[in-house]
Amino acid sequence: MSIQVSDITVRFGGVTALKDASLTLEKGHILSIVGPNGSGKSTMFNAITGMVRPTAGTVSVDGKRIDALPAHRRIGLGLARTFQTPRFDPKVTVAEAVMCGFYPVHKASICGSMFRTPFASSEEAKFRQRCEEILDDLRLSEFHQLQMSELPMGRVRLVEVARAVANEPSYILLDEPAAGLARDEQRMLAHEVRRLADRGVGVLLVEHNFNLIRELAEHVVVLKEGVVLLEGKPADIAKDPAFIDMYLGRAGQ
Ligand SMILES: Nc1ncnc2c1ncn2[C@@H]1O[C@H](COP(=O)(O)OP(=O)(O)OP(=O)(O)O)[C@@H](O)[C@H]1O
Repeated sequence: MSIQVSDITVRFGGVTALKDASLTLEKGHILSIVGPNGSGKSTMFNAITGMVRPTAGTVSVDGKRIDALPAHRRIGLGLARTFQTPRFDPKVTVAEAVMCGFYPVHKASICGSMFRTPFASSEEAKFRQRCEEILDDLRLSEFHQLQMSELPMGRVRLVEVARAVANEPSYILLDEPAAGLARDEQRMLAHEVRRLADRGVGVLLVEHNFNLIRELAEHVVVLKEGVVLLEGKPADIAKDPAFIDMYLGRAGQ
């Protein structure tokens, strides 16, 4: 069971954001994508989640081609993601923001919810209970009644992770989740990401913090100018001269 990206190319006008790029994310594993700004990391996320269409190549989930499916159908197949810049209505509370994560998979009809049928009410009670558990796991319980605008950015990122987790995804794509987090928040996030993988969720992580990558990821894909430059275990990547050169800005010299 895996997400399989095979030889995708994505172009924006004259810019080639990805060129023949491939990766495989197995369920229960953590794969990290690294690369300098503009190397195509977010485009890879967008191609998997359906926000951009590759001009060539294929994307499959558990053996099923998904590259022609719209984004909302991919959520139904068990994909969830976070964004580099979380987007929330500033007026919603933390609990409401997480509750939003349940709705793409909820089974009750709109009429059932409006008229509060027993099925819709018991489903909502289940969501509330699960929401409390998720907030507790991410140590957000004490903030649950605060409006999103009242939270510091580090916590906003954790709420975004909580919302993505609410959907009980099979695969979760985290776009720089640790940016702006204090060290203890990073530790909590790392713990939660590890727990997700231990429960069988496949985690795709875009992250600049290589210490966090070393701690979490089993496999790293290095992108440079839209091309997969290297891939392997974090410890091997960290020693690779091409990787070191790229990060010291000497690549290609
Ligand atoms: N919607 C778009 N329209 C035009 N060009 C785009 C678009 N999205 C991305 N690009 C270009 O594609 C290339 C890859 O961008 P992408 O955002 O995927 O890189 P990234 O590795 O995620 O960068 P960063 O680390 O800065 O987020 C860049 O040259 C970027 O300018």
